[in-house]
Amino acid sequence: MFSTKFPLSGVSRAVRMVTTTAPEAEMAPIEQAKKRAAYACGEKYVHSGCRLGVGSGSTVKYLVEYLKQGYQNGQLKDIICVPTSFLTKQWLIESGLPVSDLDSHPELDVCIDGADEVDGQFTCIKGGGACLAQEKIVQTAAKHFYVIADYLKDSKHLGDRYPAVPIEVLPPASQPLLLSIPRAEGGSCQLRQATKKCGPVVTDNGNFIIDWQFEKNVSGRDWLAIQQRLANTPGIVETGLFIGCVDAVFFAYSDGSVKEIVNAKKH
Ligand SMILES: O=C[C@H](O)[C@H](O)[C@H](O)COP(=O)(O)O
Repeated sequence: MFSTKFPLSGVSRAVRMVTTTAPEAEMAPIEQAKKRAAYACGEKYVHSGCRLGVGSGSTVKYLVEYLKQGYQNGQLKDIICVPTSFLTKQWLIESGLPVSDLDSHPELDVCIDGADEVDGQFTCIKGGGACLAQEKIVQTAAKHFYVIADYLKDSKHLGDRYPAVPIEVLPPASQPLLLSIPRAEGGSCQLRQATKKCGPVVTDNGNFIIDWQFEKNVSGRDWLAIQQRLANTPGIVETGLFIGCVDAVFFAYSDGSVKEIVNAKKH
């Protein structure tokens, strides 16, 4: 394991090679990478007694697998799991893990979640699976936030890997917002459509998702200002932009390596 620090556009990052005991299995390289990232992060940051926010998505499924094993073999005792989506809650219940919510545990030690893209400044796009609002609430309740991701999510600038920012909106506001967001911010917007239901995707909170396809190659874009403008817009519940909250990202690569990229600004 080694550690280096270097500045990247004013962001201080420490890169650590990490090892993981994730069991080898016959699976596609991308799945293996998701599993390695999840296990490596769990091994380092989940301990007995931990109050843990559990994110959503296909990478988090491997985290739940890791938690289940640790809980069953007694290595992880007295953990509390607060899910960020309906599906994650089901996975936790099926795994026999202790499930709670923010009513009972309004403060968490750690939140671990996947992402659709993470840029060089630790800014994330999330919500590819329409779970962003509860994810951000749970993340905000946690002292530390760790992202687990495969190599396809590792980018320099947002948009290099994922084409849009998902935005959760109240249904009556969706049609005006489809017009007003591009007018204010450029790009284009689409109401996300369901695949096995007529009509739009409905989130766990009963809302719709607008995918804002922002213009690429805009230099010096101020994502924080964009987030603030969008969050102040009536009808917008939350965006999939996660800014300034990541403690570290665990990126797993196709060659089997895992890197923990630590946000030195948060340490
Ligand atoms: O809405 C979904 C969440 O934000 C996920 O964490 C994100 O889409 C990454 O999911 P996956 O691990 O399946 O790529």
